[in-house]
Amino acid sequence: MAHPHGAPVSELFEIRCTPNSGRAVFASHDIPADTAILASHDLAITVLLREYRKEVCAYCFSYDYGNGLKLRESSIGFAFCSADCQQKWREDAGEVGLAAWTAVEDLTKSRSKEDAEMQDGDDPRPTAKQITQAWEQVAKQAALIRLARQGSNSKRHRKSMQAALAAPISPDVMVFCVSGILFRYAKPNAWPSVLALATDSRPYHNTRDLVAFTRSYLQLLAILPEPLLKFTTPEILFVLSSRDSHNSFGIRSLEDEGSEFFGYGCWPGASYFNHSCGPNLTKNRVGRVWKFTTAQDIEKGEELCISYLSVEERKLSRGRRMERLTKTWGFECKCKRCEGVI
Ligand SMILES: C[S@@+](CC[C@H](N)C(=O)[O-])C[C@H]1O[C@@H](n2cnc3c(N)ncnc32)[C@H](O)[C@@H]1O
Repeated sequence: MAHPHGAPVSELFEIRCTPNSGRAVFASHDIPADTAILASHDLAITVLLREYRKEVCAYCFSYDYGNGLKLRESSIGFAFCSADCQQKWREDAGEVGLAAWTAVEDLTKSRSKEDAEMQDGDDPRPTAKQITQAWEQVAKQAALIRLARQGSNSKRHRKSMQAALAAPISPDVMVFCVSGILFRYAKPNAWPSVLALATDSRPYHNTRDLVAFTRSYLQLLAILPEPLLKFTTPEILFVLSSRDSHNSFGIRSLEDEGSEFFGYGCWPGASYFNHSCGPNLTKNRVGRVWKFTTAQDIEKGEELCISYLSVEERKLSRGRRMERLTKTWGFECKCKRCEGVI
């Protein structure tokens, strides 16, 4: 197997295919407990949920027990724990990023209540055919908006743009899309590391989720700075959802066993560890970095696994664990514990 683009390279482990659970990470040597095996710095896409934006630093995700952060930038709608984080965030975003976040904030700030309309329902995940149809349905309006952005004064083109902007908005979906579009724009050499990740061909939770994406697409076409428009396409937005779906890490509070869910992000280099209900690695987030450490002595050839479930969830019966993994992650767990090997 060719080494996947963006996958980590280490003396301690290698990445290989498994018969039933895609690619996985295997120890190349005996590794003692408490060995730091990987620090993943490559945050590619991130969403800080709107409700946490005043309390969680947009750069390092630090949180002060619900106290608002003092360094707020109302034009972009984010807050920071220090001038250093603010500066680093600004450097990362660049001029185009700043303009993009300002445009998104201008659109969203008076309309945040609409977020509630877009929450999860019980309807099934759209099929591949339904997904294709949904994107095809907005293609004509997208083309008209693009013409309006190119300076057309045609009433029809302008009206298409106004209609998109008047439609309900989904701020968290929009933030996800902008974060991914900016990554694609600013780091073209790292894009293959996103493409290389395990793919979910049905990444939208339900029809409303899919509609939130197609609407956000049209809205972003209407407001994003010109250099981003060629990356604002159904293809790129679908890649972002299809890769994020099976690879994102929750960004949670570090105290209180992570009870607060601030958002999520995609770190491609950290995305090759499979799940086990009895993991032999621990994972810890330190600011924007995920660190992986052996939780026990490991023998050469053993698979290195993290857990996608919380400590509490791991105490559940096999059936209940399977239910959670199938619902959230879309796979039937083949770990040693579920297969009765340990
Ligand atoms: C973050 S990726 C892990 C790397 C992935 N196997 C790959 O080839 O890129 C998560 C996906 O790996 C597979 N996977 C992870 N743990 C698994 C397990 N215990 N049993 C079966 N499949 C698993 C599932 O397809 C899941 O959606």
